[in-house]
Amino acid sequence: MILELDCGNSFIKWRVMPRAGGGSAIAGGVVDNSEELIAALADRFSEQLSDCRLVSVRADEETRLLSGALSARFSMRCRVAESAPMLAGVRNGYEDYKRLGLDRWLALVGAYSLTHGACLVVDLGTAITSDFVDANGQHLGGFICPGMPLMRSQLLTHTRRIRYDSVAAEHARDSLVPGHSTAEAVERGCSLMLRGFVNTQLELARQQCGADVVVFLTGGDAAMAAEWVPAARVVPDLVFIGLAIACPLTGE
Ligand SMILES: Nc1ncnc2c1ncn2[C@@H]1O[C@H](COP(=O)(O)OP(=O)(O)O)[C@@H](O)[C@H]1O
Ligand SMILES: CC(C)(COP(=O)(O)O)[C@@H](O)C(=O)NCCC(=O)O
Ligand SMILES: [K+]
Repeated sequence: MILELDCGNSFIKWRVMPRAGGGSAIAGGVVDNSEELIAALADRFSEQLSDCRLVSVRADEETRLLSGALSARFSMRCRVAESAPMLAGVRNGYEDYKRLGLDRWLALVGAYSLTHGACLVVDLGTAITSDFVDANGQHLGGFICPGMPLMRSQLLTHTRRIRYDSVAAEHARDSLVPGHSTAEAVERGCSLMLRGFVNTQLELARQQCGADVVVFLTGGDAAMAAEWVPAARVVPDLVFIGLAIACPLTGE
């Protein structure tokens, strides 16, 4: 069995796949840190994992420690995805290709592998990122802005009176009419910022890549954005699709 990991700034997404080259996931989850990950895996998979592949946007040292701990605990090989100027028909558009976040790169490669045509990828996690690729696989660049968790926490950190609990936040998200409480005002305000961003990306994508551009949404807050872009494809495992392309194992 193969362990796949997507280590974002907030969470580690993991899944266990039956073998190289496909099938559906046997198990998966979201954890905060490597200790939780090892605990989640140790119960069910302690003898069965042969390989691991992972992508990380965390510090190199943290990524090294994680892959070392996993290889040691489960006696498996661990491959870590690296930057590349070109992969599977996609050409990295950054001035310095190594600077493009690896999660962005792999999601883009994953999206292009599904369409072989122009795409826009919006990844809504700690940060929200967008990336454009044209029909020839040329990455046209992208944008980075704060995601929902960062928008909320900036308001909380830098004001004295913006305070509300998670239950109020949950209720506030039921609608987008002007808020009548702090929770509604903040949650709906941030949602509208997000909606404005996503709609602008869509317009830009049509200008840059043509009307046929396929829009992909991924990341923890993708479902929110899906409401506003009915034509978009919500693909939660887009980074994993790219990861399998970047780190093929024997038999793939
Ligand atoms: N079940 C969930 N667990 C954790 N976060 C979730 C969940 N559903 C939605 N989210 C949202 O997704 C965000 C994290 O998205 P994610 O793509 O995992 O971020 P990152 O890749 O930066 O770690 C959270 O801050 C939260 O807003
Ligand atoms: C933009 C990001 C912080 C997004 O990370 P995430 O929200 O997925 O945790 C990450 O892709 C990153 O660290 N990128 C490097 C900078 C860049 O892409 O230009
Ligand atoms: K992201």
